[in-house]
Amino acid sequence: MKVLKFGGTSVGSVESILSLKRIVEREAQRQPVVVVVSALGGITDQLLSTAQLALSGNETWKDSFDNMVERHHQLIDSVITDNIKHSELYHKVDTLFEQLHSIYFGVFLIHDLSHKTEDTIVSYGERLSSHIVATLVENARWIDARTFIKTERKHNKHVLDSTLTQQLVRDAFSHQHTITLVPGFISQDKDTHETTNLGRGGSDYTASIIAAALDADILEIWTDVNGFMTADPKVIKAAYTIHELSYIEAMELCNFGAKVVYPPTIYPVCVKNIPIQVKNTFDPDGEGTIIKAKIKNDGKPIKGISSIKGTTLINVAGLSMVGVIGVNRRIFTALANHGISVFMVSQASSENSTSIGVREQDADAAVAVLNDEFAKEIETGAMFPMEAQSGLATIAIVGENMRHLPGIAAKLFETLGRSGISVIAFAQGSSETNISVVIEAAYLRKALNVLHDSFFLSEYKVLNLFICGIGTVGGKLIEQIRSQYDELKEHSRLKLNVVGIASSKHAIYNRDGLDLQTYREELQASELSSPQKLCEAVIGMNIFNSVFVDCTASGEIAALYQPLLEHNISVVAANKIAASSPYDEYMRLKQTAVTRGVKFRYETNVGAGLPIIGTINDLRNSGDKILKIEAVLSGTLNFIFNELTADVPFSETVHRAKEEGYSEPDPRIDLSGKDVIRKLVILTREAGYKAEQEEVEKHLFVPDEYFEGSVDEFWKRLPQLDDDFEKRRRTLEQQGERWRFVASMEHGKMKVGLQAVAQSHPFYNLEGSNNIVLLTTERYKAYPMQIQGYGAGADVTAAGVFANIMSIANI
Ligand SMILES: NC(=O)C1=CN([C@@H]2O[C@H](COP(=O)(O)OP(=O)(O)OC[C@H]3O[C@@H](n4cnc5c(N)ncnc54)[C@H](OP(=O)(O)O)[C@@H]3O)[C@@H](O)[C@H]2O)C=CC1
Ligand SMILES: N[C@@H](CC=O)C(=O)O
Repeated sequence: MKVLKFGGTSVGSVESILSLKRIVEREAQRQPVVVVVSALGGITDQLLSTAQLALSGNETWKDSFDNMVERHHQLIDSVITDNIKHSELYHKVDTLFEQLHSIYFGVFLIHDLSHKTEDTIVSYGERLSSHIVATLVENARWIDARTFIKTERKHNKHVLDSTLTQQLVRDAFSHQHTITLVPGFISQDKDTHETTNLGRGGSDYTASIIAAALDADILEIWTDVNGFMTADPKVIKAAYTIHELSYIEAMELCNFGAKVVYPPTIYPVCVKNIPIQVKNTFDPDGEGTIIKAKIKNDGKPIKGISSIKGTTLINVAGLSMVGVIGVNRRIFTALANHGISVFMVSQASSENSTSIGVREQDADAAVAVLNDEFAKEIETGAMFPMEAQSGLATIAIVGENMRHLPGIAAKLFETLGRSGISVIAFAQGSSETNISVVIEAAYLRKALNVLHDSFFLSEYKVLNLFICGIGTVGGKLIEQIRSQYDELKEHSRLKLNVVGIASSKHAIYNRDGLDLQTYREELQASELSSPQKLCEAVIGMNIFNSVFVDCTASGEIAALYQPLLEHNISVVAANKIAASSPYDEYMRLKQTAVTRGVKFRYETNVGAGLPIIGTINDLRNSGDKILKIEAVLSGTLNFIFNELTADVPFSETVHRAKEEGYSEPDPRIDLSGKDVIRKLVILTREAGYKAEQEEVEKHLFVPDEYFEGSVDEFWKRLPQLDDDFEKRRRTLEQQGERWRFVASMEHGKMKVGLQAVAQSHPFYNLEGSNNIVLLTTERYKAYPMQIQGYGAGADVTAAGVFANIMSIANI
């Protein structure tokens, strides 16, 4: 025989209750079934809130009551078509509602709502729903659970009398019937015969008690989800159904917040080795989750992650605790005597403190109980008054494969640490099937996501990107991400989620990912932003695996790197300002990245997409020493000098460099040599020297006065330089030479300047906007290493930024 339990959503609508009917009647053709039902979804809460309204003398309790009557009537009208059954059912239901009305009226009149009355009120939910289902399902008999589910009073709580209940269940079901309908949740005190209940979610427990007592073949829990998920799908988009769980794993997961099954449900069937199948009423053919003793090994170290939000840690501490036997006994006995459950304990081996985790609602009572218990010790100073820390959350990673597998706790700590999440307390039992950590509740979402990712529970690794700047480089980067999105997801199992985009005036955010087709319109329609607002929003989103990508040329944006890195957000910069800022600031950024376990990458700062910074780092990491650098580092300047002809004047070449996307947003940065100076300083630092921009020796070619005033004035005055350039160009041509703006560094000494190079020079044939870098090192001495190629432009620069992002994904 089978026991099937249907939750509130499975009886709460016409669609679901008809699905229930089909499932039960189909099953009953194969074997006898016992069906346990919950109250209609939401009714238990409404029964209780109506009682509170009545208690407070608020007349609207009647509206709420009428609403419940209406909801039950409507359901009956929709699903019971037989006239006789319809009127019989109305009679039963209305009789129950009359009783309920009288109870509410009593509460309203005398302003009193005892636990006993509340338990009676709340029992009506299942009593009503079970009558509806018993009428709807063909040939079903109805039994009142209170005749066999018996409780007794312990520690001020109603607890099941298992022995008595087991016997009574067997008696009640001694005559087998094909379909028996039982209201879940409700029970009866074995001594006083008062109506009691098994706690919220108790219908699962009712079904489990019956299944165990009757030695059922299986217990089926029908609900509105597809089974146990690897994590809460509302928090983790990548969460998916776990098809098989051991009893221990299921117990660990539901004890720790996975609301699929009421925790006490597992034990009665587990000891009888009866499997539990969790299925979705709205997807009856779906696989669901099976919970049983022996399951297949999927090789994954953990099965799932669950969490409890309202956690309070109470620290019981004092020097008198060291080596004293019985302190913990007193803690737990005192709490137990007051019905307070402790769900986590962590004690340092020094024994001078014990941290206990309780639910937030029990915290005040727990502190009072413990202060009272240890009042004498506190008075003498042997112990400290209890310290409670609230606003916390507990996360548990669960899985039987963790047993005897080294490195799981290390990975847990490393993953949280890298995301800037501090572990406040930690517990692992010797069963090694659950490791629990307490963290600040504000970090819960981030922690769950990052753990889900790093323990390979997610199908994809997710990188969350904030892209700042949507001009030549940023715009192209977004295009590249959009076109590579599916490919990376499918073949590299990497999901690049763009969660924020900013221009100079606006910013938009969406933690589920922005639409990369329509982001410009969305930006335009969004509120005004500022660098400060942007920084607060990015940090405030507190999103896991996040990378801030700077495709601006703004100093204000570069100034955000420090706080971002300090909040464990990696930075990828096309913007050169930070890496060429004063040496101490640059070093601080690099060190912050190292200490926070995140990355600061800026490969495109020199040579756009060319692998120059990475190569220098690789050479140095392998023990080589950079002795000399000779380079052409400006795509714009090289382009200008290659474009310059008798027909194309200097000012025109500058316009063309801008149009091609080679120049800086402000082209004066290129023409003044500033861009090359920044690049040379960056290379010199990467080569291991302490370099500052002021130390660079400069030989420039545009008089300083052209850089004064606004950009518009600069464009207007630029043609004044054309004649002089043409004269110098002709002389150069006659000499068979070309201009190159050369940057060099030898043993830390830096120089930039315009040079006329002859045909024999390696820089002579450098085409278009290309860059070239010659690296003379201890190993590459006679023949320097040469890196050459496009040194500017949207496509290659965006690709270089993309490569930096991929290196952070580390796939
Ligand atoms: N072009 C190239 O070949 C290379 C460029 N780089 C670097 O890439 C960076 C971007 O260059 P490029 O794309 O050509 O420049 P663009 O001028 O085309 O784009 C700059 C973008 O930055 C945005 N922006 C400016 N200030 C802010 C701010 N305070 N907050 C948010 N966004 C801001 C602008 O917004 P709005 O749209 O509102 O104006 C614009 O979208 C520069 O630092 C450059 O040095 C590096 C290597 C090569
Ligand atoms: N303006 C720069 C762009 C790359 O850094 C250049 O011209 O090289």
